Amino acid sequence: MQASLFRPFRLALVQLAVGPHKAANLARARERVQEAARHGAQVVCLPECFNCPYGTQHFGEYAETIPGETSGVLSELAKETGVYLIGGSIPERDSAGRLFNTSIVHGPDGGQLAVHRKVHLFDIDVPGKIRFQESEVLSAGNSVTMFDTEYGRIGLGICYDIRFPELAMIAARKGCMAMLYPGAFNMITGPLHWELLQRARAVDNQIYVGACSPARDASADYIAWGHSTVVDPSGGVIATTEHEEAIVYADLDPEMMQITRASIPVTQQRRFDVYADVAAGHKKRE
Ligand SMILES: NC(=O)CCC(=O)C(=O)O
Repeated sequence: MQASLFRPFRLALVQLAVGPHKAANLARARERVQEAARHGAQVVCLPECFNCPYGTQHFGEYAETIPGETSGVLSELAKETGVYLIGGSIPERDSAGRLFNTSIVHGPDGGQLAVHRKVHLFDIDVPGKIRFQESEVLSAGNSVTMFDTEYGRIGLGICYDIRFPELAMIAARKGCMAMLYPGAFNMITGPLHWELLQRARAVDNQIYVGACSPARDASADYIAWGHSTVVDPSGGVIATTEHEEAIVYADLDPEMMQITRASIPVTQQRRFDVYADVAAGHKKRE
């Protein structure tokens, strides 16, 4: 499938300072999204867990249904500012009481365009450094998420999802010109892998990649790495920041993607006859 290419747009990643007060987080997100729109952003992304602190001990307390308070605020804000708004992520509670880490996307008319439930839960154990088990409280989503804008098709993952090249590869093959990842890497894996993974997903697929972190709060239980970043289809970092609250802007141009794909034509050279089924031999999870 050909990429759905339309026209250039300005992306803003809002590296938001997030604290324990939901109302304050929502109010701050509103101000920053308004600021990004005033600076010409047409697509705006908030970070993972933008309305509450990130941590398994917090998800239940802050969880909401969709529709709910936060999705209502996001819808109004998208409409008021006329942007496509990727609402970072929030802890979601479904009708069966299960919790998810969920991103909601609204269009400039305030309508809900997509909902992505984090597919790969952040379960790691690096001895002596970091242990985190989202699966102790969260359930995983089951789908590849994409949405269409007048600028082009965009794919969506949440944080740990970026470690799995398959999601981005499928989205790119279905015509996405960018993958966006609200995320909150930490002080151990952030310096090691945050930028590397974004550049890898970009260069693998010759698409834009943006990853949006909360600002760092050194007093939090989980300290976010920050460094929200945008990478272009050739793998180059075109916009980034340090760890304080900031808005990262980047102009995404579909022509840059076409030029990259024409110069190094891997999208035309894939050998699906050789690797027709990458899942062959994989044991299904219990
Ligand atoms: N919130 C997350 O999914 C964190 C992912 C992370 O830090 C990683 O190393 O992967």
